[in-house]
Amino acid sequence: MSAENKSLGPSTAFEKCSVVLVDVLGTTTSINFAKETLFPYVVKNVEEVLTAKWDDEAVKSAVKQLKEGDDDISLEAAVKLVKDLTESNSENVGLKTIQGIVYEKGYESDDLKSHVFSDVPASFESWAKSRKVAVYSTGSVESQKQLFTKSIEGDLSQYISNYFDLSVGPKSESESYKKIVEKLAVKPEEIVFITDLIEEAKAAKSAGLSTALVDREGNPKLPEESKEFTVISSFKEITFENPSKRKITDEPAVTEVCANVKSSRKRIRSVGFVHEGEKLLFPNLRYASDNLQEPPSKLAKTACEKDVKSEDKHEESKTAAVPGELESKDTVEDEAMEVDAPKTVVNKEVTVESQEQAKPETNEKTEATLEKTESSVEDIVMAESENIIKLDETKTEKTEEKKDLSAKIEENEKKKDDKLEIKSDTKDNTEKAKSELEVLKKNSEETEPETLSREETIVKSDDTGENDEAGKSETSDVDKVKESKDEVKESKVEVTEKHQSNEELKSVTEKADESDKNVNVTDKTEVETEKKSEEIPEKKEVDASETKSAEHVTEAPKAAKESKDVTSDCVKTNETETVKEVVEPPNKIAEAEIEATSSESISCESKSAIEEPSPAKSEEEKENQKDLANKLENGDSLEAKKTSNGEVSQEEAKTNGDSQQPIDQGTTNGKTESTVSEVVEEIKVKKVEGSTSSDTPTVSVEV
Ligand SMILES: CSCCC(=O)C(=O)COP(=O)(O)O
Repeated sequence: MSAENKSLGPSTAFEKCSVVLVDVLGTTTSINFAKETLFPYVVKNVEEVLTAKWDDEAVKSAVKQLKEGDDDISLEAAVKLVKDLTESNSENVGLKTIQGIVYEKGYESDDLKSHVFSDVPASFESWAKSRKVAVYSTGSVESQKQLFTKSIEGDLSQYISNYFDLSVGPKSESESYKKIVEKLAVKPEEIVFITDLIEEAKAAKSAGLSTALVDREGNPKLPEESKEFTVISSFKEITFENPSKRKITDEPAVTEVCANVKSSRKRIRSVGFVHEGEKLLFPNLRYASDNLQEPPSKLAKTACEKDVKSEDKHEESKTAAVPGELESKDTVEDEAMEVDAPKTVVNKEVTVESQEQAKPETNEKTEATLEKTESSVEDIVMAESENIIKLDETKTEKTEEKKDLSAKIEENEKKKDDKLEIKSDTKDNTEKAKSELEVLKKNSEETEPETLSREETIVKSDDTGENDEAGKSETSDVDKVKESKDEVKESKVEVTEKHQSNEELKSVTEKADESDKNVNVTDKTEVETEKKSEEIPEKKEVDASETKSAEHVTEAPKAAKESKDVTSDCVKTNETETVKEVVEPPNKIAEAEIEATSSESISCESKSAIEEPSPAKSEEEKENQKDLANKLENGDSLEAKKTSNGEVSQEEAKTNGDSQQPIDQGTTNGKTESTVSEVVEEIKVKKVEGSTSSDTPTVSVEV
């Protein structure tokens, strides 16, 4: 084999071929195997075999064919003739039959193992999956079967469907190939004939077959004219296009991969390894079937890879089938040629036929299944999308409902707060009005002519002008005492205001609590109520800071109460004013009460003195009066005892023994230690003091 012929293209596609028809010697098997093994085996064993089978009809018929025209040939003559023709490599039909009978002895005794090139088994297996593999040889069909059954690569007969020998004619005649075409019932171009002899290739080509010249190791050099043929050095170079793959390659991912295959094929054509008119496409039903059982992406790659690497198909499935290959075995056997395929092959053909009929339906069903699956997936996706949209809508609705609820809650809270405020104010006003009414009632009940007479007495005393000087001095002293008392009254007012303020806060808190219980106020309202409740001690703390004594804090409301009690005993001279103040805010009401109390304090003291005389204390009271008179005479007034910063020491106040405590105690600089209760108590003392003078109930009268 020349180097020129060895440098062949990477692969050759026979896209339309459904049958691979192969020669034996020089194609599947080494020529040397025949020269060195088979033919010597015949020479050596022909005598024994013919002697043993001389009477067999098959032997008699073959012997007759050894020498035309000589019907009576002896055993010895026949043996010598067989040996001579074998050594001359005669293609005598009788000789090929007798050689086959001798080979049989050798294969059955395992004295013979046929040679096949290493690429033959895989190629046979691969081709047999999608098309027929047939043999056309000079050797008898029986010898062909024995050779492929007893090969060094194992039993390859399983891949072979048809055997043709010289019964169909010489291999160098085109008529022989036409007979094979008829027997295979396929179009001539659907058969690719692979041989090592250019004469055989020309005959096959003349019959319309596709051909390929094979340049094997040990073959004679191919002639120059062999360049007109596809020349291969291995069966691996034979590839087949998968028609159904083109359908799959309609998908983009597949097209890209297979484009490489096509470009490779074009390159082969461009270098002239493939000749026009010799290219045949093989329908690759195996790929079609396999591809439909796998995902498209994977199938595409697999299909293309298999096309390019046809040599790797040895391990693939053995269920091959080729359209148009449904020719029955009987049809082949009608010919004189020995085409007996092994039982396994026959069975395979039957199986192949069934598969051939079933495959289109399977493809359609699979495609339909795929379409259904795709539609199902689309339906699922649509359903999921709809569900997502519905969920979004539901969320939106819930969000809006939440907003509405929040707005309603806020409105309700505002309404509750407003109600609480209104109720608080209403209750405050109501209570105050009640207290004022009580005061008015008491005033109206307790108003007596005596009080008025006393005041009238005072007024008359002033108006008469009697004792002017004494009267003046007395008047100044009285004014001072009045001022002091007024200041004490103002202190009472402050204490009362504080007390009332605390009371108001308490009432507000209580109302808030009641409102909480009745109205089921929200947490926010409860918090506000708690805050209001907490404001009370804070308020007390403020009062305490003003009085600078914890004791004062606890006594302040008490003192205020006592002060108020005193006030309630007083006569209200201006009922109109009091009633008028009822409708005013609480603080003003308190002020009005204190004002009224202050203006009437003298009368109150006078009244107390008149109504509650205390003779037992007359002596002590007289002394107190004297001390007071002395103090007044000495100008030892409280005003004079005030320090530069306006404060009056507690010691001085006690030393004086005067009930008139500084009005600004606890309010100037915080150093005053007297309590409001003490002030009130001393006021009471003054009342007692006032009782000593029944005719002149005021302090001025005492003096
Ligand atoms: C296949 S029988 C043994 C080989 C043989 O005898 C022979 O004549 C093969 O010739 P082929 O035409 O197959 O080259």
